[in-house]
Amino acid sequence: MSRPEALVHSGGDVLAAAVAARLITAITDAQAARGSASVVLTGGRTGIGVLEQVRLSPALGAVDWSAVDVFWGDERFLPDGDGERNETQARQALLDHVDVDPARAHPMAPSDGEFGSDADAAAAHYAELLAGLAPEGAAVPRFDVLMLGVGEEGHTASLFPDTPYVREDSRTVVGVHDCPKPPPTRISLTLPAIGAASEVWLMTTGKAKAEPVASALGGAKPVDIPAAGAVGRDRTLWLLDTDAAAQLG
Ligand SMILES: O=C1O[C@H](COP(=O)(O)O)[C@@H](O)[C@H](O)[C@H]1O
Repeated sequence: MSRPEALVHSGGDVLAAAVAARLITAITDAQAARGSASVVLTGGRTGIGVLEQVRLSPALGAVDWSAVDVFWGDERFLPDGDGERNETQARQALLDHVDVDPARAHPMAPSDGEFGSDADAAAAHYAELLAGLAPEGAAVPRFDVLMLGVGEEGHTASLFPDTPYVREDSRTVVGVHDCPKPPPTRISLTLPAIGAASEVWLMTTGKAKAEPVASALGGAKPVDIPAAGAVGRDRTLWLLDTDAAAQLG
C-alpha cells in the first residue's frame, strides 16, 4: 500500500494535459516492459477531459492502442449509448478515435443489456469477467493505472459516504442503489478492487472539491470520505488544480 502524494497544477486545462501526458507515458512504459497495458477509466468532468487531451496529444501515436486493456471503475446504469454513461463519454472523447481492440475494451453493462434493469446481476457479471482476466490467486487483473474522480461529498467511483458499498470488503464489483447523485443506480468497483491496482490516480479540480480533498489527505475514514480509501499498491497520486488543493496544509 502506497502513501498518497499530491501534485498541484495551475488550472484544470493544465491538469488535464499533464495527466494525459502521464497516462501516455505509463501505457508506453508498461507496453515496453510487458507488451501490453491495463487501464481503468473514470467518468466525470476531469476524467473525460484527460481522455480528450490524450486524443489531442502529439504523442497519441506512441501508444499501441490495440494492446491496451480498458476497464471502467464505475458506470451510471443507463441504456446503451446514453450520453450520461461513462462509457459513451469515454468513447466520444478517445476510444472511438484510436484502434482499441473491441475484445480488450470491457465496459460495464447498460440497463438495457443482457441483465436488463438488474444492476446487481450486471455487477456480478463484471466481477466474473475481472476474475477471469486476473493472474492466478488474484480477483482482478493487474491494473497498471486506475483513474478516479472525486465528488463534492468525497465519493469516488460510485462509492458514496456511509453506504454499504464503501464498506464492502469481499466483492470486487457492486450494484449501487439510491445514489445521492443521479442517476440513482450505478455499478462500481469496490475499495478492495481499487486497492489492487499498481497506480491509483485521483484527479479533481475546482473549489467545491477543496474540502473533500483536504479531508481525504488529512486522514479521514473511507466510510466518511470514500476517496480516502482509494490507495494503489505502488503509487497513489492526487492530481489537483490550485482550487481543489486550496485547503491542503
Ligand atoms: O458521477 C460520477 O462522478 C465522479 C466525479 O465527477 P466530477 O464531474 O465531479 O469530476 C466520477 O469520478 C465518477 O466516475 C462518475 O460516475
